[in-house]
Amino acid sequence: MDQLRHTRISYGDNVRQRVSVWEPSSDIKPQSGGAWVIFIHGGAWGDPSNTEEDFIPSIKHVVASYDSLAHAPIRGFAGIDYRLSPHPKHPQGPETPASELRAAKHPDHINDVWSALQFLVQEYDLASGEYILVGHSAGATLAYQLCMGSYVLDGQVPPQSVPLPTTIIGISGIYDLGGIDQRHDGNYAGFITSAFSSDRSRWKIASPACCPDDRISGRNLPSHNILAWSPQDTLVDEPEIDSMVAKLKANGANLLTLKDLTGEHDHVWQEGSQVCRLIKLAIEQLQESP
Ligand SMILES: Nc1ccccc1C(=O)C[C@H](N)C(=O)O
Repeated sequence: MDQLRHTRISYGDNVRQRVSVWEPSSDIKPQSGGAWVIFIHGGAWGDPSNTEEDFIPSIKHVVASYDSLAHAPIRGFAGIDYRLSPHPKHPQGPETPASELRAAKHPDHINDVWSALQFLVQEYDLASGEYILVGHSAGATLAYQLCMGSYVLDGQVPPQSVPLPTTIIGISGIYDLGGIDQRHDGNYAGFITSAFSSDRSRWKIASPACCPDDRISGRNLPSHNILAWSPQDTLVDEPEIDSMVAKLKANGANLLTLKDLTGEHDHVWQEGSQVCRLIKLAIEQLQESP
């Protein structure tokens, strides 16, 4: 990490509306071009222990995989944090300042991701090159919600200046809110309701795997998609990845599906080497066909 300079910047008034950027330090001259690699953390839209710094173990592995970042086709790394919904295990008292409140309701989370990307376009010229977007769990939901445009923003139009990612890497993602809750005997309804309200028609609209095909058609999808999942994940089951594979295939997406991750749901980002492998794969794909 000593090859990287870390900056944390706010894009809104809430403490969670922030991005972290890790750029090669100025004594390293990275190749011109190269991709930004951007991470959206998970935590079921409400776990305050997940932050944009969940990306750090994976960044460390990526950096260690190159002799020097000067030889890496990477412009930098960024992690996006976003406003969270209430969590039953982390209640907040009436004295909580507004800036620290976790009271977000869909589409606040996805609006924040758009705002964070807009900020990166303005301040870091994200729009001039390629970017790989990595989402874990609820972060993968958010990544694919970008491809759904205004459909998942209650009709609001996303900022025109923000390009869609060249690649989305969805790791252990939640793609069908009603489906995953049903298969867990309604035990996920608590966190889904906290984030999306109790109106199940809103769950469906927010679910990338349930998106009408004319809203997620090929031209709205990234050039490359990598979906990955670990059979040892006890929180997100195999039908979740299968539902998104089916949606992407039905829409002609260029897709690589990997069900060979190992370890528990959160182990994957906590340890980071498997996320690193996926990022390196995405970089190889971009070098072969941008
Ligand atoms: N990603 C998930 C997927 C499915 C079920 C739960 C989660 C969670 O993240 C739980 C979270 N750690 C929590 O404490 O609420």
